[in-house]
Amino acid sequence: MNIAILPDSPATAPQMTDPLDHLADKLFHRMGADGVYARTALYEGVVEKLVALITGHREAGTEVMRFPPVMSRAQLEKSGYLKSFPNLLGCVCGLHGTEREINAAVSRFDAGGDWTTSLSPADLVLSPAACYPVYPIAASRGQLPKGGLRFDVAADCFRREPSKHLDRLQSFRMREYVCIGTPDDVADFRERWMVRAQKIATDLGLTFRVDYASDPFFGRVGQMKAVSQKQQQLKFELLIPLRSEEQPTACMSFNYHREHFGTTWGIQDAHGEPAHTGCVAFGMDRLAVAMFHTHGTDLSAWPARVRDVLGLQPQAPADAHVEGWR
Ligand SMILES: Nc1ncnc2c1ncn2[C@@H]1O[C@H](COP(=O)(O)OP(=O)(O)OP(=O)(O)O)[C@@H](O)[C@H]1O
Ligand SMILES: [Zn+2]
Repeated sequence: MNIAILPDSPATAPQMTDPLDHLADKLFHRMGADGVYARTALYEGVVEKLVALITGHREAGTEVMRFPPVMSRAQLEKSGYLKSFPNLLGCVCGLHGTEREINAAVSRFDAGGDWTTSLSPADLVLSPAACYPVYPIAASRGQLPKGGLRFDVAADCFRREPSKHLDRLQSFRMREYVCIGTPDDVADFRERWMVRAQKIATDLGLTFRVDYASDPFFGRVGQMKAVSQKQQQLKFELLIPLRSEEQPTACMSFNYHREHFGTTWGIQDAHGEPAHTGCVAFGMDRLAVAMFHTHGTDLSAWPARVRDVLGLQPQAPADAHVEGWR
């Protein structure tokens, strides 16, 4: 039989798809903007199990705080965010004028015009990382005790980096353990968490490697900051090859900020020196996507030891007639 092979026309050429795209329909509902998704029960169930797993590894003496998705603009400015990532920041704005001015903006919209020209910035930004609000709170408590302080924080985070890739969201959840103390306190903390995090990833059946990394600093000066950050090994990432081995996805990061936040907020360690800080950040949405990419979207087919680690109900044997098994 002869089969005619036609050259690809734009209409028939295969669409370049991303390796994660096949997960979209099972995990998310589109919400009309790239990188912003409603989550299905299947997806959210796994996020909840991952949250519980990470909680189970919390060190004794760690104080828990949960933050809203917004934080003080003044605090973020003071933290130096605009010097490093101004391009990623989302700022809350509103219609702050008189009744007349606000009505005029709405009327402009009703007439098909642009109401947004009347917006002005509020005193809030969308939190770009979970740990920023914890440093001023720690500072308000005075000099650190011996051994420093440890916190467990989480927030819905926003970064203005729209993408069609399911592992690069604009709105995503970040969980962090934070240490504030002497350089040794922070170094030990980061060491411990780099070991523990790899155990968590192994238990989850994920393929990964840990490598030193840099933050996506903005602009040309930013490139120099990134080189220096790598040279000083201030940031490590746990990378999972979701898309390819060459371009793996950072699902956790282990960060050492040196005395940056200690100096900024006037936090003194037990010796009266500026406190050093570090954090381990878990990208909860990236971890969940990694789980589905690795093990598939049928939870009942996930390896038994992974289901066990996550506390998913054991599978009923095919011939079991035990009521209540799910
Ligand atoms: N756009 C995003 N979508 C989903 N998760 C993210 C995103 N940006 C960061 N994260 C998660 O939050 C964690 C902590 O953030 P961190 O600032 O260390 O990431 P990052 O170095 O900026 O990541 P990347 O280099 O991929 O942009 C990351 O390890 C990742 O798991
Ligand atoms: Zn942090």
